[in-house]
Amino acid sequence: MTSPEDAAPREVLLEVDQVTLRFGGVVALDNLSFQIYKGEIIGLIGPNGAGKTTCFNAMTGVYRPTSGEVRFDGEQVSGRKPHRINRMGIARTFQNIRLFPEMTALENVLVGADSRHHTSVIGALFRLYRVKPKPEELPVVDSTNGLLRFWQQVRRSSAQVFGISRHTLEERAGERKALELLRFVGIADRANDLARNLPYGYQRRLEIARALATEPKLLCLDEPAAGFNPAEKEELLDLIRKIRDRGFTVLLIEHDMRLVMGVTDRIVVLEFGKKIAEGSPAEVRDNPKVIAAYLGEPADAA
Ligand SMILES: Nc1ncnc2c1ncn2[C@@H]1O[C@H](COP(=O)(O)OP(=O)(O)OP(=O)(O)O)[C@@H](O)[C@H]1O
Repeated sequence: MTSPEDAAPREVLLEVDQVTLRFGGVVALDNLSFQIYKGEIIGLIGPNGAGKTTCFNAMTGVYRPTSGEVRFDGEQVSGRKPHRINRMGIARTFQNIRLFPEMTALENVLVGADSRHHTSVIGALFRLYRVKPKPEELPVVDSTNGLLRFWQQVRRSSAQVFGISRHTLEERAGERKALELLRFVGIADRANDLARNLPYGYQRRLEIARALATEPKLLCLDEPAAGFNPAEKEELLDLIRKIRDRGFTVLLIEHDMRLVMGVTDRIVVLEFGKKIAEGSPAEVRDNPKVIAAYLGEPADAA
């Protein structure tokens, strides 16, 4: 729709369709329309108060548009509860980090992964559903201590004979996945530390890992580089690219123009709740309206 070089049809993942959102007299979003395509990294930028966070909130169910609608994967999002929207495949991080401070990094990610578990509460309580485990799911026998090794052997044999409950298998798979995600975002060395004790940069990465644990189709990052130094920002850029290369679609709200320009495929620019530009980073950077919005100058002076 915007980049002339895009000849191949792209699959729309999310559509913001003529969304207006008012807070009393304030028009935070004004007849806003844009699309997010599968597999892209799209940036949503604009000066302070432009409506970026409100747009995020309309997409993730925090606010219901006054008019217009948001569609995700062909289904209407507007009006659904945030956890339902999360289940549809939209995950987000927050401008102000929101972790469970008294849980470990691993546990924080497990909370995200939990939303994907399938066993019922009753099944989990009674651990009724026992299934034959695959060889790699059997308890390991690796201790060099004779007594401990014997115990491990007993557990392994019992799992072979009686099977393992589906719930336990899911728990173990969840833990493996959570650890792998911590490794992916680069903080596995602190997996067992309480979230509140992690350095700031780790906490930001942990938020991303937790969002990824819900296996989203769209990951929305709200100013993920806030408070980062240039080296940390550079590392974050690499991480965002890695996330896209894994097949996720990424929406990025960011104040740091350099960061946005360096990582996005396409950018939507808001000012006073309206879309004033949309296109590749180069197109947006050279757009007089964008320059004016950021510099506070009239468009024809840029
Ligand atoms: N809950 C609310 N109640 C009333 N007005 C609000 C509310 N949330 C946002 N606004 C107003 O809506 C407009 C858009 O705000 P929003 O936070 O979405 O902008 P933003 O682009 O995310 O800004 P920033 O970059 O400063 O985070 C602003 O005028 C803001 O004051």
